[in-house]
Amino acid sequence: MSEVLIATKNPGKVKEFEAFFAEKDIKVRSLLDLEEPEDVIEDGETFEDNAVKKAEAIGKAAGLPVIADDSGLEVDALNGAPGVYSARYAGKEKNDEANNLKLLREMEGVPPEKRTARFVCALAVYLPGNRSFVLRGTCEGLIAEERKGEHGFGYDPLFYVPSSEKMMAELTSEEKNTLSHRAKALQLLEEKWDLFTE
Ligand SMILES: O=P(O)(O)OP(=O)(O)OP(=O)(O)OC[C@H]1O[C@@H](n2cnc3c(O)ncnc32)[C@H](O)[C@@H]1O
Ligand SMILES: [Mg+2]
Repeated sequence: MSEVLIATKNPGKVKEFEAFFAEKDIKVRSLLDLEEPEDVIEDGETFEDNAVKKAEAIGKAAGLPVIADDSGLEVDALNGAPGVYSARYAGKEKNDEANNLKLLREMEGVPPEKRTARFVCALAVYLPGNRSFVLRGTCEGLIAEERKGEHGFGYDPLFYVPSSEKMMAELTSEEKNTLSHRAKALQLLEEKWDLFTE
């Protein structure tokens, strides 16, 4: 396999997939490269449902192997919110800045020991003629009281990674790609790699 289509329009995700597949000499394309990609409505109740929905809709239309990523942040003090609504937490239009500010507001007054959270990534793989499969990676951390760091995307400036003693947005992309929820799901995918490339 020399090329894989990632069913995402998120440039931050695309960069992370490119880093993973570059090592395997596989070229990454995404919906950002297509002229009129199908718009898939993400109305599933779980990350897995949405990931499979994206992978199958795009994969069937393209007739190609496709990987889709549905991911987000689960905050314990908010009963798991924003969860599957992470991309549009502060409103319909995707806006990382507004989402971060809303999260800070919702977490006002929550003491440090109750600020536990995790990033979750469900990766669905669609192979033409086969059933899809889906894998999950998670990364545990804490929601900080202010934003810090310039790297990454989404909620990275508010997500403290205890093992690194840094915010996710302070890590280099190489560091993030060793420990993130997406990296962990990709490690599981690597274990299934033979199935994928057969
Ligand atoms: O659906 P696609 O086109 O892939 O792009 P999206 O941005 O809408 O992606 P999701 O539907 O999976 O929503 C995930 C949201 O969760 C957040 N998120 C996911 N992974 C993240 C990461 O590694 N770092 C920070 N925030 C992340 C971010 O706000 C994303 O917009
Ligand atoms: Mg989305």
